[in-house]
Amino acid sequence: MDNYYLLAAPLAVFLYALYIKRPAIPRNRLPPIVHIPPEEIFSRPREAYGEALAKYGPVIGVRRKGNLEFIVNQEHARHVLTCDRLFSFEQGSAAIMNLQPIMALTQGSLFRDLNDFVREGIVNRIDEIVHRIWPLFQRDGKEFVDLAAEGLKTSNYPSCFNHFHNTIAETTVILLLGQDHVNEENLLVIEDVANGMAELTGQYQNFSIIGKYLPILWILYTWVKVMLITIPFGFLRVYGPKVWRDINRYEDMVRSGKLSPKDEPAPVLYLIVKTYLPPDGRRISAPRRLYIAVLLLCLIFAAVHTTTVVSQWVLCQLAMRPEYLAPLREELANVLEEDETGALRLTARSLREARLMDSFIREVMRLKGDTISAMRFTTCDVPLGNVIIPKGSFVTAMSTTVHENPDVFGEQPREFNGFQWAETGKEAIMTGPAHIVFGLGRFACPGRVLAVNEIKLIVMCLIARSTPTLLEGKFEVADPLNTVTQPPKGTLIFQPLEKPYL
Ligand code: HEM
Repeated sequence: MDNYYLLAAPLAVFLYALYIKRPAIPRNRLPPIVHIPPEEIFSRPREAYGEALAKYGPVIGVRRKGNLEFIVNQEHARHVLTCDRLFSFEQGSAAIMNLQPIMALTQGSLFRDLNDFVREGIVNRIDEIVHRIWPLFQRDGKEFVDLAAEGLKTSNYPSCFNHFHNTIAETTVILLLGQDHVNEENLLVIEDVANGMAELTGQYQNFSIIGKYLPILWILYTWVKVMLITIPFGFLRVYGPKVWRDINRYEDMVRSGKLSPKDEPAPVLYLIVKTYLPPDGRRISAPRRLYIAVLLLCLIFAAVHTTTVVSQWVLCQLAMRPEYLAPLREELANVLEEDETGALRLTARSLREARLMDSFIREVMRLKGDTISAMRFTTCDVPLGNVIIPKGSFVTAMSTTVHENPDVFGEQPREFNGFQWAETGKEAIMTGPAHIVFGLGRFACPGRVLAVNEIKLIVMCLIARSTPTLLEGKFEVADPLNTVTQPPKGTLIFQPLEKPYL
């Protein structure tokens, strides 16, 4: 063979690979990889993971939906969720929600931007927002109890989930885009988008055989369906032209320099335009406008679905525990305020003062059985206790071990004590090492203030007018692996009060 030099290039690549190869983690330092059969993971995750953690130690590796995930118990949960340098929120969340292509296109800024816009555009204005959205909840609460009364006569009970999914969809459109985007067709598209994004991010994956056992095929299918059909032919077709015109209008407003802060338009879209307006007088570019559409889609998904789901958990628990109704109604009567016409209403202050309701919501969230929710991704080989988790691994905290930790919650950690948080002053929005429903750390859910206020509005508007019960006195957990975005399965029935509070 004359052409020895042809071997030089592959040899050089091989030697370079050897040179940069990381030293391997000794086998005895890797976390134990535990085989849990998929049926166990999908049907009884809390027990299956819980038993494996108890048997093999605080960090285990388990394969699920084609990925190897490292699960940690309460000992390491805080470190994993808060140390973003070692455990990346952005990479973990993008991967678990099948959003890597969007992250790649946005150079990783997606979650930070979402966080900033929610904080600035929603959380900082929560009092004014509650004032603006109250009439919607008042209207829909009344409408729903009237429908429920009709349902009692025919045994055709209206869906509480669907009704308030619409209310939250409408609220979200108003907050993000403004009142003039609200009409029936637009709201239907928001529902579709929220459901489509839920599909895209794997929320229904556990219900599908393909989703469970051929996850790649499922991801491909949902991407094509949502990204090529629902979003372009739904969201972009219906909202696109008007949002485009709104962006132009808002650009002109910002440039005119004539608006005082109090006259600025309230929608979050205005804030986004203000942030991205090029300083050199050009219009916001088309790719940037597309990115704005992505931000809006993510916010719609984050804001609509989960909040409605949690409101249903709260109502189901309340229906199962009627002894909580009297003190909650007494509190409701105390916190109602009168508006300028003398009509009773709930304000941001009323909601803040509704401590028993707040505590009840926190307790429902703690005990609803979340298993795997907040995901992280290791940025290097990370020592954790006696083991080392390799770089590039998914790591998540097992929420049940955190929320039912006997060291924190005593001998009976699963005992429901709905008003305990009112005594300790821990509000439903407060995250902590023993409360990770909204995640933890720098990336903990920025929308939780809005979410808890909306849940209170739904529940308080309903119990002010009716008593919730459950058909056959029970509900079931629809998807035990996903209690965050799947409502409980059960039929809520509402018996109107003779003397409503509102
Ligand atoms: C009860 C309702 C909600 C629950 C249970 C919930 C839960 C969560 C969780 C667990 C995370 C991940 C945090 C982590 O990994 O540490 C998250 C992130 C996020 N949530 Fe929520 N959320 C809710 C409502 C909302 C609402 C109403 C909004 C918007 C107004 C929102 C916006 C977001 C955003 C933008 C992120 C990404 C985090 C970031 O960019 O920093 N969420 N949420």
